[in-house]
Amino acid sequence: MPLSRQHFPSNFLWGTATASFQIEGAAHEDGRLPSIWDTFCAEPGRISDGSNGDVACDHYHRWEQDLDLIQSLGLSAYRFSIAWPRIIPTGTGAINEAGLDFYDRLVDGLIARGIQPHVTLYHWDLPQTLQDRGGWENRDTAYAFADYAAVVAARLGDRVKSYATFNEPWCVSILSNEIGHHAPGKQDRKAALAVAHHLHLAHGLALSRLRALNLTSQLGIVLNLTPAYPATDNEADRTAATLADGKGNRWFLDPILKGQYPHDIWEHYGAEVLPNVLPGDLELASQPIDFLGVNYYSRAFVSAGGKTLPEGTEYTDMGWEVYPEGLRDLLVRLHRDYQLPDLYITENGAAYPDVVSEDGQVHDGERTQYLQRHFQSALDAVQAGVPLKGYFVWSLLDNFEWAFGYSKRFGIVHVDYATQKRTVKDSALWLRDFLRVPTPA
Ligand SMILES: N=[N+]=NCCCCNC(=O)[C@@H]1[C@H]2[C@H](O)[C@@H](O)[C@H](O)[C@@H](CO)[C@@H]12
Repeated sequence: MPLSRQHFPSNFLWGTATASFQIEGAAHEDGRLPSIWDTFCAEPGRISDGSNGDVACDHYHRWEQDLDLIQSLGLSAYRFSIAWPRIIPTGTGAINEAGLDFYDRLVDGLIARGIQPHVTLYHWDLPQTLQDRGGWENRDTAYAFADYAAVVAARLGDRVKSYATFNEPWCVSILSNEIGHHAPGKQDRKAALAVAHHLHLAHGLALSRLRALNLTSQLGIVLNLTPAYPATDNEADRTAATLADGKGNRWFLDPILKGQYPHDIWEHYGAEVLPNVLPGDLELASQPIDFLGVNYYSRAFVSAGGKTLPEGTEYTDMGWEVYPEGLRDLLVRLHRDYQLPDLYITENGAAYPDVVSEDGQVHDGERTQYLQRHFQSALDAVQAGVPLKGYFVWSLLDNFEWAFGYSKRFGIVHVDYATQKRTVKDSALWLRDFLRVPTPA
C-alpha cells in the first residue's frame, strides 16, 4: 500500500510554514519600521537578485486568500512568524497596536478555517534600532526580546497552539555573524558565539515570561539540525564529522536540553572567542520546553580530504543533497542522546526551478518525490519510537529566500511576483490527496 496518512498516528499534525519577512511585504505600512533584513537588502551585493522584502508575496494584504489556500489543501496547522518591527517598531518601548491587530485577525482567520495557529516569535527580522545598539551581541537585546514576546502572547493568548521563541539560532548566530551570508553580514566568530549565547538567554527569559501567563499553548524552540556523515571511516573524517555535528547541532541542542555547552567544542573554540556566560544563564536557557521544532533539509557529507559525493547524487536547486534517510537518522539520534519533549518537523521542503506550464499548472514532480520520501523517513522515525507529533512543509508559498531573493522557489504554491497570482503546484495537489483520508465505510 503506497504511503498514506493512515500509516501515521491519527493525531499526527500536518501543516505548512512561512515567515514574516519572506511573505508579508507592506514593509512601510501600519507603523512597521525597518528590520536588519531591510537594511541588509539595501547593501549592494548582499542579495543575489538585488531584491528586498518591500512587497514579497503581499501576504499582508492577501492573507485571507492565502489562508483559504491552506484550508483547501486540508492542512490542519499553519506555522508563521510575528514581525517584531510591527509590534514594537523601535525594539523597545512603544507598542504598535496596528501590528498586533494584523496578527490578531490572522489568528482568528485561521481558527475560523479550522487551522491551528503555530507562532514563531523571531524568524530573523530584528528591529534595526536594536542592531544600532549592538543587536544580539548586546545582552540587553535578550531582555528586549522577552518584553516583546510577552506583549505578543498577552494579545494572542492560547488561541495560538504553540509559541516557538526562535527559528534556527544557528542561522541567526553563525550564518549571520561568522559566515556572513545573512543579516547583519558580519564575519566574526567571537561576535557569532556571543549572539548564540544571548539567543539561548533570550529563549530562557521569554519562556519564563510566557509561563507566567499560564497559557495552554505549547512553548518551545525551532532548531535547524544537519546530521554529519564522515565520507569514509577513517579517523580524520570521523573527527571532522564530530566537529561539524558539535558546531552545527550540539552547540544549540545542549544549552537548551542539557543546560551546558558541549565540552569538546568549548575547548575547540578557545578562550578568545568564547561567550561570557553569567551564573544562571544556562539554567534559564534549559528550562523545560513542551516541544522541540526540527528544521531538516539535508545532511552534511564531511570529508577531511576533500572527497565529494558520487556521480548521480540528487540535489535541490539550493545545491543541497536530497537525503531523506538523514531525517530518520537525525530523529533517532535525538531520541537516543537527549531527554526529548514532543518533536515536530517544523520545516522540510525543497527548492526547484518551477515554471507555470502551457496548461497553467506547475508540474513539480521532483518536489512531490522529495516530500514523499521525507514523509516515509518521518514515519520510519515514528515507528522507531521517536515522539514525533507533526510535520510542516516549507513552504506554503514561493517567497523571499533570504540571500537568494526570489530566485529560489520553495513553495507548494507558485507565486507570480509580477501579478501576485497564486498557482497550486502539483505537489500541493498530491499533498491534498495524501491528506484526504477516506472516511471509514
Ligand atoms: N551556508 N549554509 N547553509 C545552509 C543553511 C541551512 C539552514 N537554512 C535553513 O534551514 C533555512 C530555513 C529558514 O527557516 C527558512 O526561512 C528558509 O527559507 C529555509 C530555506 O532556506 C530554511
